[in-house]
Amino acid sequence: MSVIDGYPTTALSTATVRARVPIGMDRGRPVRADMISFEGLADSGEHVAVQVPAVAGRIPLVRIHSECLTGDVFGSKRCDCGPQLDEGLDAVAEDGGAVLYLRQEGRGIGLYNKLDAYVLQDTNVDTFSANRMLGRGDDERQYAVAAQMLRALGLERIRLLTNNPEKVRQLREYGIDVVDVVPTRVHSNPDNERYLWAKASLGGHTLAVS
Ligand SMILES: Nc1nc2c(ncn2[C@@H]2O[C@H](COP(=O)(O)OP(=O)(O)OP(=O)(O)O)[C@@H](O)[C@H]2O)c(=O)[nH]1
Ligand SMILES: [Zn+2]
Repeated sequence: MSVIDGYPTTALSTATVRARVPIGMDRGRPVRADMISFEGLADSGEHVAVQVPAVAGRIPLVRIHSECLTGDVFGSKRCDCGPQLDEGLDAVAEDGGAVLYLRQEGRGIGLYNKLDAYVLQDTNVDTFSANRMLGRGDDERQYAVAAQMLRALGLERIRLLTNNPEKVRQLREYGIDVVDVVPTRVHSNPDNERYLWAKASLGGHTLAVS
């Protein structure tokens, strides 16, 4: 039996769809998509999914995106989250599947702590050391809720869009059949080069950056 963060992976409870709301998604063309909320998730976050109907002959594509207010909403160039979210929505609109939007701001430490970490990073501290200087873990995310959401959506056999091997490992531990891992593109700019370098060199991400 596997254990993640002290909980046996077999003890994962069942979550259900609470509301399924059609949204008019425009990815350069109209795309049928639903925004979905859930009951019974393993933590109290208001995690949501955007689901696009399956495409015949294709295994659904899933992107698990962790909230990043600065990048996703305000277009911050300090990270690669905004372009990754865009890429995920485009890819899922094309192939069918879902984007899970997990409320795990700042790799789980929250927005204010992430902003504190940014202040430290401006004194030449890398993204992971900055978390530790704040008394937090390098990465406090875990993906039990993602597995629950995928089951509730009927997406138990998927392709996963990510460069983060930990997402793949945990989903498989929770019984999701990840048949293929599709890398995201490298969205680099002069402001996020050190961040991407740290993810690849210190965070174990499979990112082709030097
Ligand atoms: N603590 C902290 N969090 C950050 C920082 N920059 C971005 N984040 C958060 O990191 C999360 C995104 O994680 P990433 O490590 O970029 O990517 P990932 O989701 O693990 O991996 P991919 O699936 O390959 O994109 C979001 O929750 C962001 O808010 C930072 O400097 N410090
Ligand atoms: Zn970000």
